[in-house]
Amino acid sequence: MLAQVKNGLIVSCQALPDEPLHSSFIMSKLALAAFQGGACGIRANTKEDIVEIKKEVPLPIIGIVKRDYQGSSVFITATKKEIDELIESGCEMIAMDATDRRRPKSATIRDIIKHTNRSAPHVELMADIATVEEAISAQKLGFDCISTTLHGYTEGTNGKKLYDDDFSFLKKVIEHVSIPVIAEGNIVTPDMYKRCKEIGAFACVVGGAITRPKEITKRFINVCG
Ligand SMILES: CC(=O)N[C@H](C=O)[C@@H](O)[C@H](O)[C@H](O)COP(=O)(O)O
Repeated sequence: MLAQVKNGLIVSCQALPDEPLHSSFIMSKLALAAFQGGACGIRANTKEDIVEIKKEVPLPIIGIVKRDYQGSSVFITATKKEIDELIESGCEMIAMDATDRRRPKSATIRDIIKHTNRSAPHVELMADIATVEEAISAQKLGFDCISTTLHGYTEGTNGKKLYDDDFSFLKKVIEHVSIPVIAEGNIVTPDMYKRCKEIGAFACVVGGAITRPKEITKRFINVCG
């Protein structure tokens, strides 16, 4: 998948149960629109959505399963259960939380990677990280690439945005690892997308600014009602 998405735009097509567009059918149509618009890959949540999207577009998919567990704040592909669902979905790449937070069910990131490599050696692995240290650890653990999507969404990075200080976090991550770094999180304008590419992101994932119309509407309303 990495070779296919190099320098391109990956569109994240996700809607959780409490979001207005929650529907595998709708996600497949958003993916079709993204494909027709020139996207080179899709990021999607749940086996059901991925199966529907695969019927509609020929693009490689980064699969995740978001699931909340009691006692852990890790929610993106947290355990082997989610990995097995994603392998069944046929996605080309699996993204998982690779932060230093405790996982549910005493799962460890090492075990999860080993399990995935054994069950589906052809599937590439993306590490969703929030800090530079986590990116360095992810590279050591053997991940194929890094995504910055959790920067700003963990206890230690809460409120930070990827674009702060002209994407200084993205720059630091790129400086500290040699595996591909995919910029993801709060890229909301074409200019921001362009800047991430100038800085050296291997590819970019854009979600809400393309596929969450409620967020897009709010952005207009927040400017002047
Ligand atoms: C933190 C978290 O849960 N991120 C998720 C990861 O899959 C998605 O909800 C985001 O939409 C995706 O990362 C793209 O980001 P943005 O929608 O900001 O362009």
